[in-house]
Amino acid sequence: MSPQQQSIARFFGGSAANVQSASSSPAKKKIKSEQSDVVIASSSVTPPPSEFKDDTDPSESEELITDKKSNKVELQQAEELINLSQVEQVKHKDEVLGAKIPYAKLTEIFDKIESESSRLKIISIVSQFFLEILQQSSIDKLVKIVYLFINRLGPDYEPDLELGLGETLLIKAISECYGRPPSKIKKDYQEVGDLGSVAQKSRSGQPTMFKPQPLDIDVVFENLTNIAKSTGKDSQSKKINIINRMLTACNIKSNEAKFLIRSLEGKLRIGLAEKTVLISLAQAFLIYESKSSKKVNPERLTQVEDIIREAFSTIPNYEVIITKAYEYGIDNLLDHCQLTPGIPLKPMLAKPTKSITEVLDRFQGEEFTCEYKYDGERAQVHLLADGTIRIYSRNSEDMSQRYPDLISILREVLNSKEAGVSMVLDCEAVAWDRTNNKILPFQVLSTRKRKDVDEKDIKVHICLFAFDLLYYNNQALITKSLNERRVIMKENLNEIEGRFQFATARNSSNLDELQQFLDQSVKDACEGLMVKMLNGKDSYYEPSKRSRNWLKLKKDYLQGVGDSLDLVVIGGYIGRGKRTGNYGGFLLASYNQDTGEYETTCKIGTGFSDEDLSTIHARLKPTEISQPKSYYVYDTNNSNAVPDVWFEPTIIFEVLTADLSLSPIYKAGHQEYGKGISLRFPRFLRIRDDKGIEDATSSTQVSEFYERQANVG
Ligand SMILES: Nc1ncnc2c1ncn2[C@@H]1O[C@H](COP(=O)(O)OP(=O)(O)OP(=O)(O)O)[C@@H](O)[C@H]1O
Ligand SMILES: [Mg+2]
Ligand SMILES: [Mg+2]
Repeated sequence: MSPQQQSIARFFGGSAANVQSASSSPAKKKIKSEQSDVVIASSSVTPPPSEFKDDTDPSESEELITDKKSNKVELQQAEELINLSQVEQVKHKDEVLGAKIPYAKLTEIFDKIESESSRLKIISIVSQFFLEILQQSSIDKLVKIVYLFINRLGPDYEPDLELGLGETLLIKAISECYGRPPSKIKKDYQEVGDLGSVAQKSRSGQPTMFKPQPLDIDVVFENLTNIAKSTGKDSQSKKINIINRMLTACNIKSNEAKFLIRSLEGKLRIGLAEKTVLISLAQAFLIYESKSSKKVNPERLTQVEDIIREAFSTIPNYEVIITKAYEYGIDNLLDHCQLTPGIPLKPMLAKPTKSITEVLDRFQGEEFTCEYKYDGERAQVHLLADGTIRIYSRNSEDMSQRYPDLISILREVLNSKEAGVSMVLDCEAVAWDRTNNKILPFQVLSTRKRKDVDEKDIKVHICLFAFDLLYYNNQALITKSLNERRVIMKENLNEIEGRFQFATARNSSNLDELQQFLDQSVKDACEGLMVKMLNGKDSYYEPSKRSRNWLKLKKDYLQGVGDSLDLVVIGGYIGRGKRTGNYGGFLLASYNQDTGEYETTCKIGTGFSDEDLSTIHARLKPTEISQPKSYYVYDTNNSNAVPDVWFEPTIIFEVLTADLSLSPIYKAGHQEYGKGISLRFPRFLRIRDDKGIEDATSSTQVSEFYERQANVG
């Protein structure tokens, strides 16, 4: 065994023999059972269950228990590891690839983060951990670890890779595995408020017949993936079976059971958001490349963060980003993360504005253009060189199955194109009245089926309004001016009335003309205007960015704060009178992108039709939970801000507000202002199914609305 291997073995708490066997025997094998494919770590010799043996095996505790003393030792070992690996990185790269990383190591990091409140310290803990994995060249493991940190199993655009199992199933699994009745588990859950901790406690009271092989990162990742992908009629028991095996393998002295259950629920709740993971990744790469952890140049760090963020918004796939950064170095990363048809990029977003004068102030002296702001669903269209067409949502979900009619329209548009042309188009799909040749409101579009759509059954037709071309014929266009992109789009594509049209646009900086164009857009069933920088660098397409170079001017909201807000429904109030049998009101929250918490911002009971209320009731009822999530931030002392029932965070309401005010009982932005920011006279507009929960209006955006209002008023 090389010194490198020994050092890694020591650092990860494994014995030298473990690493040796990991590299000389297959890392894992699939154990077939009748019901499932459960992956567990293998060893060539399985110890016979000759006697009762509980998990307090001293050698194991030595391996995995952390206390202050061993933390210190660990740090020293980490330093040694860093020194060693710098010297031997290349030489021993292949030898260490097979080394296992115990899952307990990861959950130990989760624990540290959970008890840490400083963001800087959290970043330092996470980046240090990433660095250690990088040092071993375990790139595939780093990818898995990053996904485990953000509670995903692959990129957003790949379907069926989401976890989020319900309470009932998990209670059943914990109960079966640890032999405790479900009623006891439920009771504990009500007391503790966290199923993970309940599982952990149940695990601790459970001696096992023999010591199972410890869980490692690969095994956990593969099992979680199998769970996420399992569908069909046996899937329930399959999932429980896999969970059982993993729970049984959890080490009694670590917190594996706790975090495993939380991962299965789809939320780690350790106060770590994806943004922090990206920053930590940048920091890890920077230190890795500079080969010194002593001094990090802050300017260089910002630069590296920007590079990683930009790469990720163009190719939102951690496997690609991490592999390329490792292979080619950070400074060459962007050259290897070019926009690719077939991989949806994160769409550019706009900032809200409250008036035409505000727009004119912003774009003073610059050339800008106004486009109709269509009220439908964002559609990013990809044409691949082999002729495949894919349509992605604002949220990078593949909507191709949902819009077979759009695919047909696009085939018509692309009919005359020579084979091999590839492109990426940014568009809005809008409901269209074919009899009267006009746009229909969003409400009509939202009545379309979302699943199993058969083209011949479609009643609500679509017209696709294209407003940007991001890629054409093997070339990314995002670093060309909007003006140029538009010219290329119009030169190469032809409109088909009522099916495929270019967004109506006008280039003018005259206040009266703009007012007139705004009014006209509303008459033509649009929401208002999008105002965009037209020339120069500021008009480049900025993936994922909510940019000042795109402003939205929404006619209806000019009286309010300039835009609607999209808030997560976390609680409900029992309906009375006419609303008996439904919920009569809801508690809403914004998303804090730094901490991953949901912060309450208002109670809402206005704007709902009876039909809305019953639809919402049907959707929310099954998501009721007996306890608020630990990542809900609300005022526990004020009964006005505590709902009758709590929900899993699953639905977003788009709401309107007269204005925003500081409130003693709500929590949005509370860290910044001491008090939270609350919506006054909130009014329900619609459910937003095209936004994921983490795409809700962020607490920072709520603060921005509040600040702008304070500045104007
Ligand atoms: N001409 C256009 N240019 C760009 N976007 C347009 C245009 N017409 C309609 N849109 C739509 O407007 C959206 C931006 O405004 P809107 O308030 O509807 O967005 P949202 O999804 O509620 O919030 P967010 O600003 O977070 O995207 C775009 O994502 C796009 O779907
Ligand atoms: Mg919209
Ligand atoms: Mg909006």
